[in-house]
Amino acid sequence: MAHKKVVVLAGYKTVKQALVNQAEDFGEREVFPIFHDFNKGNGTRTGQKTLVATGFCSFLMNLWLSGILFTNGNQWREMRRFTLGTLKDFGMGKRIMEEKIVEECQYLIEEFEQHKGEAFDGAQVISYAASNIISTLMYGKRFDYKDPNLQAMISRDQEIIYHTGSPSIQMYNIFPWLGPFLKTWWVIMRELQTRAKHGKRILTELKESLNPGKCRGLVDVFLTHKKDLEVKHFHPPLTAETHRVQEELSRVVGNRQVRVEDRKNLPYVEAVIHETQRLANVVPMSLPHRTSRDTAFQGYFIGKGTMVIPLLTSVLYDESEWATPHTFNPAHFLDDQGRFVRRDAFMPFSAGRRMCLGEGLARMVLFLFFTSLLQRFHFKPAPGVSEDDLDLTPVVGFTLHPLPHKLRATDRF
Ligand code: HEM
Repeated sequence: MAHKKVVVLAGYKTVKQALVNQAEDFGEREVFPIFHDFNKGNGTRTGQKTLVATGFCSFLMNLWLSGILFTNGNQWREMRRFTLGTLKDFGMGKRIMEEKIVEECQYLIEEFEQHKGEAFDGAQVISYAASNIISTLMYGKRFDYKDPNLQAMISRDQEIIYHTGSPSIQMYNIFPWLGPFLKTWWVIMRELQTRAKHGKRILTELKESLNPGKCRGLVDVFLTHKKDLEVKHFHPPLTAETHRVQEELSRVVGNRQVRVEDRKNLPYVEAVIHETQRLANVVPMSLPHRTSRDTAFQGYFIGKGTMVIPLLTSVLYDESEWATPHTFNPAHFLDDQGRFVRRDAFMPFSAGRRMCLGEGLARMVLFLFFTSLLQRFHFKPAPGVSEDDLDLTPVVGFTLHPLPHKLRATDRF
């Protein structure tokens, strides 16, 4: 990239060898200028600041996570350990978290019901619901879907993520002096500023109402310990698959609320969710890594500090791993007895020491949202649109997400 050497890792075996077998060598994060702007330099270039900084001044999840996502060294290690430990205390992957997600499913179902079978765009409300799970974890409170603060927060984040992947920001990452001449850069800076202001306001409110005897969420843990410190979108499965999912749900669960412990008895549902995530390929290039020292890799010498891009697309669509890499095929995750099988090349959360920290939570949310909606509703395209007309071409930003489209949700019962 311009004057910088970049190594692109392609295919399951190569990505796994680097991220898992040589995890230490390939485990640093490359911080692009635009990511540096997200962090406002917090520990990313100098690596020596304490953990209080932008990540925690704004409570918003993205900014918090930017204290992990875009940092290295001690700051990253401490933040990752603190966040993982606290998320576990708050029930990530456990029953308490499940209760919160199930509660959110009910709000989501109510929202879908209000459209009484008329076509509507459900993507935004699913984003609100997913964001509410994070808000509940962060400070023990959800937002009403009509709350303008929630709506503004989500559309701001979506805009930032979208523009971060734009060609002009790629140019900025190569030639940072270009920033002030680029309209997109100004758009991102303005959105980041608004977001930081909004985050500060909420943090102040949380500080003022802090009760050390009653912990509301992760932010309270941070405040009381005085520590220095996106959903998701589905490529809609096809009709036959949807029927089979609904048949399995009816047979195994019936009308009661689906629970995480049902997962093991729902192999087809599991296969469909995994296959959807594989094909959706939400973070196609993962996040950039960097070598932490001089490294020998597959007969090549890679110098310390070289940018490394683990191409997750090439793993999720690897022709030597998947029977039909480019088509939706739940059989990728089923054996000949119809039992669910894990596949090592299923890597949407990446692998190794920088692997997604929120995997457990994200998987729980995907499972409960997906099953609760499919259990309750039949989904059809808007009137006059056939399933074949639905365009699955993704909108390309820093992540991939579906084009806006309307669906009708009609009650199954
Ligand atoms: C379907 C949803 C999600 C997907 C597909 C996803 C995917 C990813 C990927 C590909 C990475 C880069 C890993 C690497 O650099 O090798 C990542 C990093 C990360 N994710 Fe996620 N993620 C999801 C949801 C979440 C959630 C809900 C959280 C928060 C609870 C989260 C927190 C993080 C953090 C903190 C990192 C940075 C880890 C580090 O640098 O040490 N993610 N994620």
